[in-house]
Amino acid sequence: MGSEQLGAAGVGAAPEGGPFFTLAEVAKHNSNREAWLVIHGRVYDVGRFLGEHPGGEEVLLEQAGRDATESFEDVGHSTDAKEMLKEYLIGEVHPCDRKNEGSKDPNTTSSSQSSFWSTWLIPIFGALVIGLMYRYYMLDGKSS
Ligand code: HEM
Repeated sequence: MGSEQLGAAGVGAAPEGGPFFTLAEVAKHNSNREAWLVIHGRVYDVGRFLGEHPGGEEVLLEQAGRDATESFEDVGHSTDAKEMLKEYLIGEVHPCDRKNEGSKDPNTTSSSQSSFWSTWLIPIFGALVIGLMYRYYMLDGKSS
């Protein structure tokens, strides 16, 4: 499964824009031999790591075929562990599926920022219009 090639390429083998996998494809690989998981939008084949994982193979198999970002982060893995991830990297989650991942993605910060502005700008603008109309009618009433 191209793992030899990745091994030879070494630690810097992050395939930028590399092979993309849909979440459905990842989900198919949840057996003892081929356990794929998604961490931070990247796809890892941890099949050959199962027996070596200090946290045991069970937890990995539990997450196999799924997005394991939350469980991986919850454990508070060391920087060494995060470095090790690169050895098992096989590709990235297809951009179409990444949107579905939703709220955890840093991309959503910009959209939540824009919704922040729309939720505040609309009432502020409305208040301004009401204020101006009020002034206009009050002055109008006084002058006549
Ligand atoms: C390719 C992915 C992973 C790698 C490379 C990895 C690596 C490691 C390493 C090196 C450790 C030793 C402690 C440390 O250095 O932080 C560890 C511990 C552990 N890992 Fe993972 N891990 C992976 C995925 C996961 C996942 C998905 C879970 C899901 C719950 C998990 C749960 C644990 C647990 C429970 C421990 C034991 C923590 C402890 O004894 O304090 N790991 N892992």
